[in-house]
Amino acid sequence: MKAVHFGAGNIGRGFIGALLFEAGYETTFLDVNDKLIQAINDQKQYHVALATDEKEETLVQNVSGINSASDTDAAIRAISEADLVTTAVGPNILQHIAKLLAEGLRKRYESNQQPLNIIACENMIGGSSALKEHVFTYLERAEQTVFSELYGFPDAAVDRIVPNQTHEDMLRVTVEPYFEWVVETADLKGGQPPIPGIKYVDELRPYIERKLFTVNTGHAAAAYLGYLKGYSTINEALQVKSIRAMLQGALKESGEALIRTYSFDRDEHAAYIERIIQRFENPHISDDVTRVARGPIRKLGPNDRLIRPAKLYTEATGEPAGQLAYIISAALKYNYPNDPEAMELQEQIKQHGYQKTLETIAELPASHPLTSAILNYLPA
Ligand SMILES: NC(=O)c1ccc[n+]([C@@H]2O[C@H](COP(=O)([O-])OP(=O)(O)OC[C@H]3O[C@@H](n4cnc5c(N)ncnc54)[C@H](O)[C@@H]3O)[C@@H](O)[C@H]2O)c1
Ligand SMILES: O=P(O)(O)OC[C@@H](O)[C@@H](O)[C@H](O)[C@H](O)CO
Repeated sequence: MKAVHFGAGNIGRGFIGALLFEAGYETTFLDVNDKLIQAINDQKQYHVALATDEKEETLVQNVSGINSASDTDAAIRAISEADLVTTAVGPNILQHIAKLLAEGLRKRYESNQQPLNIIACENMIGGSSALKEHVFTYLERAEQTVFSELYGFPDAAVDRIVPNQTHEDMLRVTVEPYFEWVVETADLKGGQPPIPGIKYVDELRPYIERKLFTVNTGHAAAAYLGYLKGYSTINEALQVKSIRAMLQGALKESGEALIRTYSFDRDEHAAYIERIIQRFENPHISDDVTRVARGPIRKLGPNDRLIRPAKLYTEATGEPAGQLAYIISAALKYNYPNDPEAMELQEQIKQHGYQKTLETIAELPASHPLTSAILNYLPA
């Protein structure tokens, strides 16, 4: 079985690549980082180590790489021959891989009419559906009709903390032992890809929202509050009592929103939150606050980890989500100079002020009770 995976970064190598290998796939990584692709083709294997006392290792084999920016023909051919396509490139990059993917599907259709699934493994709601929309903009109407029948874009949720890597061997990845990969069955074509690590579900929404609004909401809280106070890692930030209390308060609010929306069991959700905080505190992982805080404009989007749970809470309880509002105010102050989105955010705030910026990027109108709760924490 052949898999093509876009994005040979942290989650690509450390999670998806490892699970594909264990399931028996031969994986071709497509990436625009030439050094990474060269290293994959030189070594033809890499190690994934667990962040535990025992540091258990898996040797991931049967891998190769293609520079999808410079060798598009080879990338298109690989897609045309694949049994499965996955991505972990970042939500904002999906639009940039769409043309190549469309050309790969077109070439594939010329030579065989076998079904194929394309699974976007990104931290976003409806990632594969969004990728499908981008891909379809490059197809003729007749192609869209045929490809809709043949090619599935099942939405997915992925959870495993993979920090930035600092090993001498650029392919080696250290990952937390926990992982969850959930795929919605509705748009699968030609049966379920035989990957033991995947949990197939009829409806993804509760899973992705529970993950995004607990793991990623909590992570964002630690990152933005930690950055403001000058801490470098998530672990350091969590040792500060006030940050920890804010994070717990924020997860109480997002938890209330989730429990009311999806009827989750209260005790089970409280235990889920505790397990996640323990994952953040894994002593074998050093996770930079700037990795977790990256892309603040995306993270302040209307359906992302801060605004959506805060809105859900406010609507469900009639009270503004005060703790989440404080974390949103911290995210609006994020000014890490090496993060282009942070710089863009600060520029927007400088030009238009906090309220207008919130209206533009978070789609929060001035009249929403959450808006005044957030603005209360910011300079006028
Ligand atoms: N790291 C984690 O803990 C984690 C966990 C769950 C989900 N995710 C999600 O996985 C995705 C990737 O995150 P990551 O941490 O692995 O990031 P990363 O930066 O380590 O990896 C992204 C990779 O995509 C490549 N890339 C960029 N543009 C490309 C293009 N046009 N074509 C092909 N490849 C391209 C980059 O060169 C890089 O190697 C994100 O959506 C993230 O939210 C990450
Ligand atoms: O990848 P992002 O930028 O959406 O979010 C940063 C982290 O919160 C994220 O990568 C987590 O480590 C991951 O989602 C854990 O499953």
